[in-house]
Amino acid sequence: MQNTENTNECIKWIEEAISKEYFRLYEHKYFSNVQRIGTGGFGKVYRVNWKNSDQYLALKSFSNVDDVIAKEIVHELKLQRDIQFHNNIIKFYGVAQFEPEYQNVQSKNYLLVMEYADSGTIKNYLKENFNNLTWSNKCNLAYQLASAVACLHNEGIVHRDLHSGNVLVHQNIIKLSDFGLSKRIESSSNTKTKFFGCVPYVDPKRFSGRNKNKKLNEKSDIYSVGVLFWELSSGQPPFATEEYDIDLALEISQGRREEPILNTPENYIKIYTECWDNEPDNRPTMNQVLERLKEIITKTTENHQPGLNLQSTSTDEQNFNSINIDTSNINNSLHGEMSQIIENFDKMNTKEIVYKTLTNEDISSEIKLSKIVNDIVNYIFKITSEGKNPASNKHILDYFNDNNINSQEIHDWLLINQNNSDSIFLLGYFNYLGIETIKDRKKALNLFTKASEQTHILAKFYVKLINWQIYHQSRELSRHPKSLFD
Ligand SMILES: Nc1ncnc2c1ncn2[C@@H]1O[C@H](COP(=O)(O)OP(=O)(O)OP(=O)(O)O)[C@@H](O)[C@H]1O
Repeated sequence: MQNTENTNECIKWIEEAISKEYFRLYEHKYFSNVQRIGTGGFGKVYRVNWKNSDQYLALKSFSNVDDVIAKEIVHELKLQRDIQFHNNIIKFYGVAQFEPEYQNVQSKNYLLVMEYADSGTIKNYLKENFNNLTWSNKCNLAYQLASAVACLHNEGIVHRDLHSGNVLVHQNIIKLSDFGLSKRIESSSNTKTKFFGCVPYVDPKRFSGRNKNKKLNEKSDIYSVGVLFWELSSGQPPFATEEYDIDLALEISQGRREEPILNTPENYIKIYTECWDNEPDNRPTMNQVLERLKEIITKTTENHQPGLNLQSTSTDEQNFNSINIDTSNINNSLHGEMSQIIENFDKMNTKEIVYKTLTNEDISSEIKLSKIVNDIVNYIFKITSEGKNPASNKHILDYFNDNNINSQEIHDWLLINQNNSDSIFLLGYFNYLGIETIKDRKKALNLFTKASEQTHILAKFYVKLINWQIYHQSRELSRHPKSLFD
């Protein structure tokens, strides 16, 4: 959370959701043996035992979110009820409120209570198990992933952040995670960091910042699925030996893709290459992908390769390595509680929370301005990567004109809103080009440096650019000292 006020606001929303029984609140006593297992974009992740059984659950803290995002998370979690029972989608059970790392400390922070995936991310799973996987297994994993994404799409939900760190595996079964949340978190301060952190999975159309309509967003998921299918065939993340940076983003947007792995079935290659087609309209839908995978799997089975069965609708107890654990008690009890919560959902006006947010003038104008700032930065990213002169203000002024953006208003807002790297960068950019202020390269450099310390890629570029300009000017001056007086 960004400050105490936001923290209180966020807590208020969650408490309201609990009091209206949108979520079940689990008391501390339900959990034992808390172990930290990871840290993500919006907090830490813990593994706990349910009561004193052997059953694990995952608890996810969300301490790095502001109140606007928290409210949206509340809304998104309500939407998830329609897909809770898909076997390839991680289940959300409710929230808990305690401090996992310190006993007896009263905590106001909430934790999401979720299904635990024992192999962690698919990236990790492939690292540890790839050599033991047959083609049947890989196709099966691909099918499960496609099935989870198709389920989201059929419910009108777009994941928008599919990569091998968001796809989890439990008992060899795919468990898709972080949908809904990820697209909200994306609007928080570290957008560019996240963006570049998984650049090979991102639809290249998004590099141009033009993915505004829903259809394109669904097609963007399909692009990422294509890359994940390749990853399933190789066992490694794409471009694993290269830095995920602006250069790679540019090469991908110019058509660069990973090479097929030797012995991959032709029809499997065909599916993922169509999925990662540069042109979204040429990509198949997720339902079409499912159909085609089903064909591959059925054919392989007809060719007497035992062990290939479609698992997306099967239960957790079935999996291709036949590892059986008795989860019946805990699952029944949690599912029982879950159906209770769902019953409660249905009695409520689920639209209430989000609409309340949007009618609040202050918040919506804040959202509007931070969205405009985000769009401007995306546009600067686009023109910079297209090689347009970064020291010219022509393109950005045209952009302001074309989009009816009042640059004075943006500048004034930036002066008092320097709480994320995009805003810091943009104020630097205004100073660099002398927009709504006098040109001040020193001030611009300071701001770019500050933003680049928060791993803002574009700011890094401008720091380099200014340093390069200073270097060349000083060389020029030493060669022609007279020019000092020109
Ligand atoms: N339900 C879960 N079961 C088991 N491990 C999990 C679970 N959820 C998360 N993890 C582990 O915790 C790590 C952090 O997860 P988290 O989803 O918070 O972050 P992320 O995916 O890396 O980033 P972001 O929050 O920005 O999507 C993951 O990489 C994974 O190893």
